[in-house]
Amino acid sequence: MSLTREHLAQEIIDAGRFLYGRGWSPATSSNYSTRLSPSEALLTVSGKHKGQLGIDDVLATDLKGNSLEPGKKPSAETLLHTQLYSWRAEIGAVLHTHSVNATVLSRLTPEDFIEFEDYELQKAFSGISTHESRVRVPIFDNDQDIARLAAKVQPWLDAHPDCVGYLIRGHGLYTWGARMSDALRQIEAFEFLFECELKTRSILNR
Ligand SMILES: CSCCC(=O)C(=O)COP(=O)(O)O
Ligand SMILES: [Zn+2]
Repeated sequence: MSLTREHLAQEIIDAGRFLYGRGWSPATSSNYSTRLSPSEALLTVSGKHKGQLGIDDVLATDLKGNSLEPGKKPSAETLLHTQLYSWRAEIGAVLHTHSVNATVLSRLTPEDFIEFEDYELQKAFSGISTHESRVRVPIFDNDQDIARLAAKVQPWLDAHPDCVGYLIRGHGLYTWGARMSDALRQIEAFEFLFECELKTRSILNR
């Protein structure tokens, strides 16, 4: 059964309240979306306070990132959402957050990825059923040109169909799921793992 636009909009509003409340979407940062149809997404309007979203703070776009609602400006990062919906038909929700831990960890890491291994919580990611797995999270350098950034992300996605999320250096996290609840679970898992990684690095001084 497909969800109504009203229900999907409410999922975005609720996600914003939760993510802002956890401190992962401060100062109008972040953007969220759900799939509206095979060829359309419902996405946050640019520049809104994500803890105070209302029913008018979302809009429909096509999968090229064009607004389907004149007068409403879609997120500056719309293309990073729509490329994911085009990439995998089963993706139903995409979340982008700006937590302190994602920002610091991505800045501290000179490599173009981080890898999680032997954490039980890796099983919170879709497709992972054991701690004996490796979750590689690519880190892309930040870029104000979102089309150029999306063009750098696409080859990674194509080469890694099991990718569960990625970081943009000094900027934030993108993750997704079949439903909003799946994307939210992955955000929580990432945040837990980022914190473990930072604590481990500070104890080991690396
Ligand atoms: C103040 S955060 C800068 C823009 C950004 O990175 C972001 O996530 C929010 O952009 P949007 O256009 O979606 O509001
Ligand atoms: Zn952002």
